[in-house]
Amino acid sequence: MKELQHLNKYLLKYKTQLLVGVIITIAARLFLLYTPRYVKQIFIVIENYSKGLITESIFEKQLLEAILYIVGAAIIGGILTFFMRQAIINVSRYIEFDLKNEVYNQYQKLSLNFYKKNRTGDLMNRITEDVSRVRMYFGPAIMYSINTITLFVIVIIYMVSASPKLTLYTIVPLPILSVVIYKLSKEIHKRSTIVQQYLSNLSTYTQESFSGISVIKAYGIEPRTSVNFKSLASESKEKQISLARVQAWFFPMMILLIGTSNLLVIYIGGMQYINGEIESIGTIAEFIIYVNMLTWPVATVGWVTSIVQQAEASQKRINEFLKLEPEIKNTVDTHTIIKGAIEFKNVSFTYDDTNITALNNISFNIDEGKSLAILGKTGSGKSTILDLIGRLYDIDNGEILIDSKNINTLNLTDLRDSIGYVPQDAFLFSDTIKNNIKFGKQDATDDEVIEAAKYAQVHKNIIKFNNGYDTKLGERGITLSGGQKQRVSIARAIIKSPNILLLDDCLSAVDTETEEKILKNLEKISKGKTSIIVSHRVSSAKNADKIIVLDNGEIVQEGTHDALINVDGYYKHLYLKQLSETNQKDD
Ligand SMILES: Nc1ncnc2c1ncn2[C@@H]1O[C@H](COP(=O)(O)OP(=O)(O)OP(=O)(O)O)[C@@H](O)[C@H]1O
Repeated sequence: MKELQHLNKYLLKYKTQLLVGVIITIAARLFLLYTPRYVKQIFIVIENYSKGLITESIFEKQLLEAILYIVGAAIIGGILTFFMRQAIINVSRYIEFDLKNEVYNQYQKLSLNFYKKNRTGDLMNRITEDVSRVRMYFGPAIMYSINTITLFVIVIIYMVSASPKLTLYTIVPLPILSVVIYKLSKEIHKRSTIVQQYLSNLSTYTQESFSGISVIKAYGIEPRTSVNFKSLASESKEKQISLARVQAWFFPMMILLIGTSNLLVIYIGGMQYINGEIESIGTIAEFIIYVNMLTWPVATVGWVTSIVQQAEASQKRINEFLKLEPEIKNTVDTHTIIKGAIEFKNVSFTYDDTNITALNNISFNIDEGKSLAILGKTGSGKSTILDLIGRLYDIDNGEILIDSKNINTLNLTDLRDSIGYVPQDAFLFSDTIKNNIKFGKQDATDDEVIEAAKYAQVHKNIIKFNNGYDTKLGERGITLSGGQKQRVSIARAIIKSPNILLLDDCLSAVDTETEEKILKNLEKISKGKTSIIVSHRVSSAKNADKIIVLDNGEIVQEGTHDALINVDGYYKHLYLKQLSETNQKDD
């Protein structure tokens, strides 16, 4: 139960509703317990009438009275049972909602490394499956426990007062029932976890196949994927059948044990009646109802134990993430105004997971409002520099200064607010084009959206779609071309009007003519703002105030375009190569 202690704060938060739920639960049970007593009463009335001890009119009156009590108690008990479920199950849903939000907020705080170390499927499972299992602890587990305790205490008192001997014999099979149900529930849980695992494999495979359907069709490998699907589906079926086999035992076991208890009541009760140890045959009827009333709660003891164990295991998994301290922390409460001067001083950085040293002792600076272009072979560390400026990772050695202040001493939210970042792989959400652009500035007007799109040279493409800016993107919407995606992603950064603009090879999928236009626009709108552009093309870099060339995490060249084309090296080579390619195209 140690792990579940984390949830005590929620129990406290909803204590009033829970208390009301508990009181209603107890009241509901009390009313339902009227039935067996009045059934016994009916038997006594019938016995008295058949022995001639009461007149017909008294018989009818007493009979009617007992029936009315039974009906009335059943109605009130039923209504209270309804409110019992409403109260307790609702609380469990509130807690589920709170816990989901707590986990989600924690996920958001954790740094990129966390996401690399953990699979997305696992993160999703903890926030959905595990939280649902924990909810079962609050809802059904609490409700059935109170139910069982109340019923047990009252029923046993009633039973002992009617016949202690009969009570003993009738409750003997109940603990056996409890243990059997517990074992069955555990086995069912074990097998259903395996079934979930296989179902998840199946859905991952199906999802991937459909996402990559164009590759599958182009390579003509539909038969192969069908065979794989069939084999996964067949494994999943086997696991389902194995689960169903255990589940099938559940009710027969219950019926067997209830039957045994009933037989014991009839046999022992019958003997006692013959021996005159119990006053009326009605006591046997009363006991039979008690036994049937007790069976389900007793069975739930086993079930609830297994629910609590599952909830504990799930909460343990949730706690593992909740207890994680975010690697990148905002330690500053005061606001920082970011102007945009950037300096790297002997910075080295190694990725934790791959142990790759992406940057090795690099130093450079950009004055506020100036532009920098970073070139270099693939894997040379260009994107890493941009990630470090956004403090997505903390560095191992050296110092990064923004406006001459160590990056770690700046308010993280202010730092990120001042950055407009266009990543290498443009990511667009399944939403309208307009909302995707407004992502950079929530309160942007339609005119601002259009203006940003015009600067990013994508406006003309957007207005050609039937729904224009309201065109939906994503799985059930339109698919944009690579270049269109990049430009929408640029518009998203432009609309933010950031003091630091980071462009990570985001013009690779647009033609050189459009590239030229976008660069001109960017130059215009980023006047006085710091910008860094990562590229493989000299055309994107040539107008920058400074150009650096990276190789293997080190700066191998630094200077302006004019300076660099006059020295032998990577930049000049690239320039000449791309120049001759352009000339060939023009010929
Ligand atoms: N998130 C990451 N986790 C682990 N290693 C990484 C990560 N990102 C990059 N690397 C490694 O760090 C090195 C530098 O990568 P980086 O993405 O900075 O290069 P790049 O110059 O931007 O490459 P490209 O031009 O292909 O985009 C590479 O060897 C890469 O494999």
